[in-house]
Amino acid sequence: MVIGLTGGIASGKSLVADALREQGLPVIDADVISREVVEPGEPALEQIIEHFGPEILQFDGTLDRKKLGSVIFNDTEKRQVLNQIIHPAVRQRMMTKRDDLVREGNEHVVLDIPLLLENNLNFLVDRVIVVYVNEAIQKRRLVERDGRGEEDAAARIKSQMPLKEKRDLADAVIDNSGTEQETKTQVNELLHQWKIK
Ligand SMILES: CC(C)(COP(=O)(O)OP(=O)(O)OC[C@H]1O[C@@H](n2cnc3c(N)ncnc32)[C@H](O)[C@@H]1O)[C@@H](O)C(=O)NCCC(=O)NCCS
Ligand SMILES: Nc1ncnc2c1ncn2[C@@H]1O[C@H](COP(=O)(O)OP(=O)(O)OP(=O)(O)O)[C@@H](O)[C@H]1O
Repeated sequence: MVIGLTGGIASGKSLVADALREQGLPVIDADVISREVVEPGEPALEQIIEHFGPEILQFDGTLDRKKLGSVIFNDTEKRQVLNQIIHPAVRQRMMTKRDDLVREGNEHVVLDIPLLLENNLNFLVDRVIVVYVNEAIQKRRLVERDGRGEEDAAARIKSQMPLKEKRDLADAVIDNSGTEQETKTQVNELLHQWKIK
């Protein structure tokens, strides 16, 4: 079974991904792959320079993620331009990794994709888990984790489908409003219910 793990920014996907790994399931992380595809020499980085200008690089030639983030989370059109450059490369690499893991004999594989529902990627997976928290908790945890302030956090949250809507599209919802242990317990119960563990 291919399980899609999604949620919103700072809703707790990494926590749930760790819980799934602890249960022996391999997890492919779209955020990690989206960093790989913009490394120096990658075609996606060349395209980013074409569209956003060479000032989007740091002195060492790597992508200035802070600068690009402050552009795309405040401008829908520029975000779409970036998405059109990065997402096909990420999708391609995720599918290759998924196929490798299946070929190696893994019965279940998890794809951790923050924008799975925004980008209609349900066809890549058999079931969807949404990690849910309400917007107040989401914003508080994001501000605390990234330290970029309330305004930045609000812009990032607004750039995604509201978690309330994602919840309605899930096969299973993990509520991450409580303690980390409570969340891990829900994950273990779900794996049991789905007869994976
Ligand atoms: C703009 C970038 C350089 C900012 O980098 P930064 O290190 O600050 O953030 P990071 O990549 O760790 O992403 C953190 C979270 O932001 C959210 N996010 C990232 N990109 C987007 C996007 N295009 N639209 C909506 N939310 C996004 C996701 O929830 C993600 O988990 C980076 O987010 C990026 O390259 N985004 C485009 C690729 C993308 O869509 N990634 C997300 C899933 S593939
Ligand atoms: N149950 C919890 N109780 C308290 N803090 C939590 C809980 N779950 C997650 N956090 C904290 O909230 C922040 C966001 O969690 P996490 O990084 O797992 O979210 P994410 O969905 O993976 O985020 P992103 O989409 O940005 O990668 C982290 O700082 C994490 O330590």
